[in-house]
Amino acid sequence: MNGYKNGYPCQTIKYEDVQNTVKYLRNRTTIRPVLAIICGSGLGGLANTLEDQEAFAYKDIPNFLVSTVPGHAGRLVFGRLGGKEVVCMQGRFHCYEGYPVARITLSVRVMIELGAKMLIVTNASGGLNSDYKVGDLMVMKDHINLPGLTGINPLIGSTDDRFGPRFVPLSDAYNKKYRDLAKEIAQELGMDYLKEGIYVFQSGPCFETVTECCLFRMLGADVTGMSSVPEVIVARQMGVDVLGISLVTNKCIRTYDAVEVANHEEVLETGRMRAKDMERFVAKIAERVEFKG
Ligand SMILES: O=P(O)(O)O[C@@H]1C[C@H](O)[C@@H](CO)O1
Ligand code: HPA
Repeated sequence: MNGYKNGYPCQTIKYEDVQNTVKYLRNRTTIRPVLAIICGSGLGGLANTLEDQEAFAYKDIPNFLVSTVPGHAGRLVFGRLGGKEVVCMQGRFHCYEGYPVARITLSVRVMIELGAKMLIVTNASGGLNSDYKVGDLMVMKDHINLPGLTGINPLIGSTDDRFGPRFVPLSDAYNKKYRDLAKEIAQELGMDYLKEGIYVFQSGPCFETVTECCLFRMLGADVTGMSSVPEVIVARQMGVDVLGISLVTNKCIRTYDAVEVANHEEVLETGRMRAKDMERFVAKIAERVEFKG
């Protein structure tokens, strides 16, 4: 089913398309990833740290979209991190780029069909919790899917059992074992700026109004962002465990007479500032995670 549903762009992802993309990539790389990583705004430097890199521009990969956002390089990078074979999206796709939500998650399905047993999503976010500072990292404990509540969900459309069930539980969306591991590693690395909290997903591309920020905070969210949740939903449908790490790149404006405003440059700048810490952190996580079977 392609076209519009409830006024939103809608596209059903074909299992065969995913398999064709998997085949294309398998024929061109010897890396067999067990871990998939998605780099958020300004956090793509992580992909450059992989050993034995083999990279593909999104524009050359069948069925992939192209990245249109500064800070999202648009490359799928295979390699080794922390002794494990991994695949890394150096840049992601967002709903606000005009892509149907199911379409922006095709790459997640591909990475899982390639063999990934765990997904690490990283993202940039605006801090709502007044205890959070710019440069803090937050392990995602849960999310609020605002667009999902009004019909923007990557699982809307006809279903294919080969991807997993239609009715996906999300009460365990963010794996407790991985959250605990991340906190343990942060402590070992002396990262006293690691928090754990709730991410609220809004479609973007506008930054929030003051009243929206107040509403999100009332709902219990600690940070707000424009991505990750569709990717997490698809990974959970396919039975893959998720760890989410959000970098607080700016503080959300919560007073009506503030002179400063949010902007993408600041987001990228904070990403650059925390790049090395983030790389060290994710590499340690990659080294220490264990997979069954
Ligand atoms: O891809 P992420 O979620 O890290 O990017 C955030 C949300 C918007 O794309 C952008 C706003 O500056 O950064
Ligand atoms: N709001 C939404 N998304 C974001 C923000 C923000 O303040 N910062 C980075 N991504």
